[in-house]
Amino acid sequence: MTTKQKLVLIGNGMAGVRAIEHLLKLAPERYEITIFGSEPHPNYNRIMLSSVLAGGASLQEIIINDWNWYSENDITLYTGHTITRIDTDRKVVTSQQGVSVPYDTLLIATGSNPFMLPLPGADKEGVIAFRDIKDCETMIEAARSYKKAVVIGGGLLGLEAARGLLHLGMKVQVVHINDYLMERQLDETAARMLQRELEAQGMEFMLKKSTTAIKGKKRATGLVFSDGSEADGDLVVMAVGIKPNVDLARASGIEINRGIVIDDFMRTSAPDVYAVGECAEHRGIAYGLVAPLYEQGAVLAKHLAGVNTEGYGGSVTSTKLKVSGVDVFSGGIFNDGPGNRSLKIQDELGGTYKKLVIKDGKLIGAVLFGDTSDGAELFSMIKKEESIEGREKSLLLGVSPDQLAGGSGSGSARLLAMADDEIICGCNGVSKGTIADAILNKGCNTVGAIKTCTKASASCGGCKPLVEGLLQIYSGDSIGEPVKEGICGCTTLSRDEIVASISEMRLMSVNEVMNVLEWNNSEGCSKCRPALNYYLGMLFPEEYVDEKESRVTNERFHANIQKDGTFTVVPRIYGGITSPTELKKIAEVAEKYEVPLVKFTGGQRLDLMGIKKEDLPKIWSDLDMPSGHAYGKTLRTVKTCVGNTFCRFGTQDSMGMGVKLEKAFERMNAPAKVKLAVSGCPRNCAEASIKDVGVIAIDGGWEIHVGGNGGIKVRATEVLTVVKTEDEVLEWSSAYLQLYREQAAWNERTAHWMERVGLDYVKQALEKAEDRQALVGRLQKTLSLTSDPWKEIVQSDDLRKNFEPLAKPQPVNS
Ligand SMILES: Cc1cc2nc3c(=O)[nH]c(=O)nc-3n(C[C@H](O)[C@H](O)[C@H](O)COP(=O)(O)OP(=O)(O)OC[C@H]3O[C@@H](n4cnc5c(N)ncnc54)[C@H](O)[C@@H]3O)c2cc1C
Ligand SMILES: NC(=O)c1ccc[n+]([C@@H]2O[C@H](COP(=O)([O-])OP(=O)(O)OC[C@H]3O[C@@H](n4cnc5c(N)ncnc54)[C@H](O)[C@@H]3O)[C@@H](O)[C@H]2O)c1
Ligand code: SF4
Ligand code: FES
Repeated sequence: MTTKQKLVLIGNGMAGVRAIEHLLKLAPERYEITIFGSEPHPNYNRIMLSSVLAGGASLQEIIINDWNWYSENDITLYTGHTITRIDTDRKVVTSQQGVSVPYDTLLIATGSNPFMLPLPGADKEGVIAFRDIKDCETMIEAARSYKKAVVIGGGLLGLEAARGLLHLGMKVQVVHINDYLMERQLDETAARMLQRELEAQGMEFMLKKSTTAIKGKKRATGLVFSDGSEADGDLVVMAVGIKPNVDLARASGIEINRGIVIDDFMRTSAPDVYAVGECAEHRGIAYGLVAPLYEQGAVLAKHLAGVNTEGYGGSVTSTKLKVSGVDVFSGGIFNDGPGNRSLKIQDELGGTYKKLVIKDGKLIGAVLFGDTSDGAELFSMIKKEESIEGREKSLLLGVSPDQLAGGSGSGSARLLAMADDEIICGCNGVSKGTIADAILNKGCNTVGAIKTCTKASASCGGCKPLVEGLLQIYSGDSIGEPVKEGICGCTTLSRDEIVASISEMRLMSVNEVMNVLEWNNSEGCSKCRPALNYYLGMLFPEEYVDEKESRVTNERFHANIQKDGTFTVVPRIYGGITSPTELKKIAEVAEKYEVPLVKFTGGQRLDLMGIKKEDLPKIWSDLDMPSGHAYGKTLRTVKTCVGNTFCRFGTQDSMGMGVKLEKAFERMNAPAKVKLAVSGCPRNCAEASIKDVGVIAIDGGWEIHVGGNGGIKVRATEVLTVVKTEDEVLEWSSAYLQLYREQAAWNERTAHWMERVGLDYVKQALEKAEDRQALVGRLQKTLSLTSDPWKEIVQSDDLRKNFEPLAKPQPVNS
């Protein structure tokens, strides 16, 4: 047995522990790990302290790795232990509390210390920084007894602290030395817009003020400035920058500049001693944001695991202020300088501003205010140093989502157009491709699941809208959890309350529902809009006009979107029974449009895959077949076995029954997709017992099975009833499906709905013939109002426009 090497980490913070997490994945058995941390907590998300202060998260919620994580990974953890000595000759570290531990490899990740202005009175009670849980608790406590706070520093930290204190009910003044805010991240125009927005939220500003003293006896009561003016405050928060925490390394003889000097593999000047995070200085830069620190950690982990790596080459950074109601983004070099050219666009009325800084045809920086949806895309261009010549103007103006997305009204088309390797989550370095893979191949269908699987959105949360956007695009028809209680954060009403209100008040549009039922967010979100659109259509099939912009991507394009942004075409083949003529037609279309892949689906249909969006209408026109609705929350397929027509075991005509069912329910939309199957005898070759409705022939009749599912969680059907004739099969399955349409929550498959309401409830609801007839009548009415989407698109110039390729951007000087 090989003995493990001893690895000691000093600093139980974000950068060091992230490096350990990586290392554990790459070489779980290589090191015996010991971690020392001055703070008494397990590793937590320092970034989220701003959210804790602003009431958006609890302290418990910001723990990244709880106590169990350390024991599960055999890590010895010393919390509340500050290392005061590193003996680099004997290779031993010693804590202030007297614990000495030898190391083979030492990792220093001691972070930064807040810069405390050396002002007279800085040692008074009530003068604090904002760096850790203790500071956060101190502020929360102070807000209980005191009413006025002054924050020194109008940078990211100062503004986030001020926003939190406002939330806690304090009157807050921000004192800033410069004449506009966040000058390290913003240009003056954006900073002025930001100031106005924050003033509207109740923050007060004192600009161009240099503090000379802190007033008060034992406790601070305010500030005195160099011009003789003063500000009152019983709590003084200093947020004027940070300095790398290097005292320990310096005392140990390790080379220091501003930070601990490291090379591309995070090696310090001492043998086997590495440094990572804010305490380190790489090529002259000590970073103060997590994204570069996590990049360092990833390289270091590879190096320590013996995995080949090119080394860390430095990072371009971007920032986003985490203040609710304010969208600010800044990336790269944002100030005008020699050789730089900047393009700006400002909408005073709409409160938006965009500035692009260009050098040698490349985008080198950007500032966004009011609408930061382009941030990830622009930042990716900055990092890749790609030429944007000829595209400047379109980048500045942004491409209209409608132009791109067929009236989506969202940024989904732009997200779709992003390359797979573009970074969506800056903090955690997670690319679009990784997130798409998690959604498409790893069953992640909520933001929470994506967070667990990829870490995207696990830090500052700034990328959450983009992650939601990708979820919306790639989950196609399976987005999110079934919508039950409260639907989403936009309302506290339950699904049943919403449906009842819509019905009683005869609300007729998504916006009307959101207005009348007092949605918290007037725009709604990707969860509630499609749900409301469905409920309205279900309740008022005749009056309600479907809102395309409230539908998920697949339903807007009437095709299934694939990982690479192409689509699929699945013509309807009733009961899975086709003919040589139909097959020839499909083959000809596949050849004509050079369809990369033709595949049989699990539901016995032919899938033409890899279709460009602009070819979809032409293909459907050439095919001249009904849509198979393989993309929507609709009836998908009715799978059949050959039945008694050919099979010696068959007792009934399963193919004929399947065709009848498919013709009866085609174009039926529902809370979630619906799949049927018909088997000609209990041998059940069509696998009817894992379908939403499964019909299985028996001697002299049919068993109707319901609530099955063959997906992630397999569920066998339950027998609803046994009938004799094909007409009865149609009646019972129609009544059952309409009951489900009317009562299930949006996104709830029949299997989940059945689990919730129970078979007895369903049996009871369908027991009486008149109840069944009423349900059948309502379903038939709805179905009589539907038409084939592709027939409509092929015939309408307007609708076809949605599928046209993107307009070419205009060159700037044209
Ligand atoms: C309120 C707030 C909000 C922020 N928001 C963002 C944001 O939105 N986006 C962003 O990118 N960044 C943000 N940051 C910055 C980000 O939190 C830091 O860049 C990051 O935490 C640095 O990680 P680190 O591991 O280098 O240092 P830290 O997370 O500070 O960890 C260092 C740890 O080492 C411990 N330590 C120090 N000396 C010793 C010793 N001698 N012995 C034992 N332990 C020791 C410290 O107690 C500390 O726990 C924010 C910071 C704050 C304070
Ligand atoms: N959203 C985010 O990304 C975020 C949020 C909080 C903190 N952070 C990070 O935490 C670290 C600390 O943040 P920060 O805002 O303290 O640092 P900072 O350096 O970004 O900003 C400090 C600000 O204080 C001002 N200042 C300096 N001396 C002053 C004085 N005497 N009086 C008044 N103002 C003065 C400066 O002009 C500057 O704008 C940074 O690395 C920052 O990137 C990031
Ligand atoms: S289910 Fe029965 S009838 Fe249908 S193919 Fe299988 S054995 Fe034949
Ligand atoms: S960008 Fe910060 S968590 Fe994704």
